[in-house]
Amino acid sequence: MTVRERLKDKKKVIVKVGSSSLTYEETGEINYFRLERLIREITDLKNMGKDVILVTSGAIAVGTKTMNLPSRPNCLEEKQAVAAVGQANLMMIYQKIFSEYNQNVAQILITKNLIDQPVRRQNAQNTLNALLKMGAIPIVNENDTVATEEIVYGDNDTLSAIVSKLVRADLLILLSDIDGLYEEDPRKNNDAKLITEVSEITDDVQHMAGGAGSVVGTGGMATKIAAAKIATSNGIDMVIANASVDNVIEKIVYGEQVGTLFIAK
Ligand SMILES: Nc1ncnc2c1ncn2[C@@H]1O[C@H](COP(=O)(O)OP(=O)(O)O)[C@@H](O)[C@H]1O
Ligand SMILES: N[C@@H](CCC(=O)OP(=O)(O)O)C(=O)O
Repeated sequence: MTVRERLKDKKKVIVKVGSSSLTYEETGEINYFRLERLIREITDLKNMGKDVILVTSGAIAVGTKTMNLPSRPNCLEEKQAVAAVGQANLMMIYQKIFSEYNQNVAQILITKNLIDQPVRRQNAQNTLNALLKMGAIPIVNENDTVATEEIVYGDNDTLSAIVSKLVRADLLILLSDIDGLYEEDPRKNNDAKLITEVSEITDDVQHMAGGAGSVVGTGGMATKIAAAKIATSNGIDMVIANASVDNVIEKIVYGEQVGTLFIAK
């Protein structure tokens, strides 16, 4: 069995979607085509008998539009404020569309540092496991009101790896606006080549990863590599793929060669 083929047997799957995949780069408005396809694919994973958790960014991007601001705010408290508006909006949209597919969703707002706090960690773990047992789809984001560190570094990628570790997931999928890890940021070098498989996160791999590529994205490839380190060292395979590829999630869980696969240790 090839490493890709073993992705067919994954039972607990975490899907993380970045702000750049949920909004149009030109206007900052919500990309409903993308969102609807994502929701349909996640529902299908559940229908296949898998447990799924969605980690979503986009609160700041959506809140910026809702409040009619010309651009993403620079100051921290304004970012937190628009995140609070955008988070409510995002959940309303997720709930509406998921309900069309008869799915119940739950909002989970957590912070990365919960990993160092045994009681909070246990509570988060219990809640997530109970939701999966009930058949609901947990939708996770950072609690931007209390966790300023995350907004500054924009690190929902690491958060999704922490969630994967927390629930002992089998597979983490990071959906972005890029096909995967390239030898160099393709926005800077058109000729950069896509890497399809990474079995060891060496210094060379880390040096390939640059920052965010769009105005709404934060963290770029660097935080995705940080996520891959957490996931793979905890026995979780991770794939970075482009959210704009048709049926991208289905392709990944059927073992097709899409994106970059980081192989679990
Ligand atoms: N080596 C690399 N390979 C691919 N993308 C890279 C690389 N280095 C930097 N990037 C940038 O990372 C971006 C994706 O990260 P980010 O903007 O944070 O998106 P998201 O909102 O999906 O988290 C890409 O658009 C790309 O410009
Ligand atoms: N909690 C923030 C997360 C920001 C963030 O990590 O963004 P991204 O790089 O698009 O995953 C939000 O929802 O806007």
